[in-house]
Amino acid sequence: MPAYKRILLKLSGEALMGDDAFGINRATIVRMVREIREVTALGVEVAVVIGGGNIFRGVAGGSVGMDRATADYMGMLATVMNSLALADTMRLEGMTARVMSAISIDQVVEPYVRPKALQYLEEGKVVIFAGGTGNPFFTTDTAAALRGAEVGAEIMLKATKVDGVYTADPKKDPSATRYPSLTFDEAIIKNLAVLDATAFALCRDQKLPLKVFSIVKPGALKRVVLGEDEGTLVHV
Ligand SMILES: Nc1ncnc2c1ncn2[C@@H]1O[C@H](COP(=O)(O)OP(=O)(O)OP(=O)(O)O)[C@@H](O)[C@H]1O
Ligand SMILES: O=c1ccn([C@@H]2O[C@H](COP(=O)(O)O)[C@@H](O)[C@H]2O)c(=O)[nH]1
Repeated sequence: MPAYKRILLKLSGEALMGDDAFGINRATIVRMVREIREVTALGVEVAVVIGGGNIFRGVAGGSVGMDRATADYMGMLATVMNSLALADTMRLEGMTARVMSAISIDQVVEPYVRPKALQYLEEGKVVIFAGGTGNPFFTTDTAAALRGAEVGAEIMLKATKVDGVYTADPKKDPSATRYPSLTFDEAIIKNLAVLDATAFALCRDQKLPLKVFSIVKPGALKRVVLGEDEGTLVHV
């Protein structure tokens, strides 16, 4: 029995690379999609936001002298590419997905219209929100919190390369330990960078709980959805 009726799943763009240096690794995206399919088969309504870190991040452009807003628009376009790849992989795996973008590219993808997104979710279609928030200086974590709150998701699930929230970045500090749970205020005060502060604050203010877990660990998404002990819960 799933613990949630509707979820907002934030998928790491960077994790899409698998063992490659850039872009979308075929086996990795297929594996991610099959994990999502298992959850939809439980009757859970799934909305997805996918990052763009496997292609481009605005901060990288900014650091080499690019105009930051321009670089951020490039990052948002990267999330559109990942969203299209994800929806197409879902199609190949027998699922029905709709991509809705926060930035208009009408020939390629339909625009984000909230009532339409709600309709798709009620029909059991997976909705993939592309283009982040549509604004520079934000991240797809914030887009996920925003869309999660808008569509009334019961929880935001951040599927990333680490298996939870740690006392410090575990990729840089091997002595860091994992929290089983913590509050949004603790995460913000301690500056825990697994999510940006804007996203943490939006989840907190909208009372949208957050679970951080590993996208690399097989079956972790299903265990989270079944309410089993997996990852780190961040709550009000
Ligand atoms: N306190 C912390 N606990 C856990 N991870 C942390 C912490 N601080 C920093 N991190 C880092 O945050 C990363 C996850 O967030 P990040 O936004 O960089 O990636 P993502 O969301 O998975 O990728 P993308 O932006 O491409 O979607 C982890 O891989 C980890 O190295
Ligand atoms: O609302 C948003 C969302 C994203 N961006 C830009 O896109 C890239 C990729 O997103 P990640 O969350 O880092 O995966 C991000 O670095 C920003 O440059 C944005 O500007 N606004």
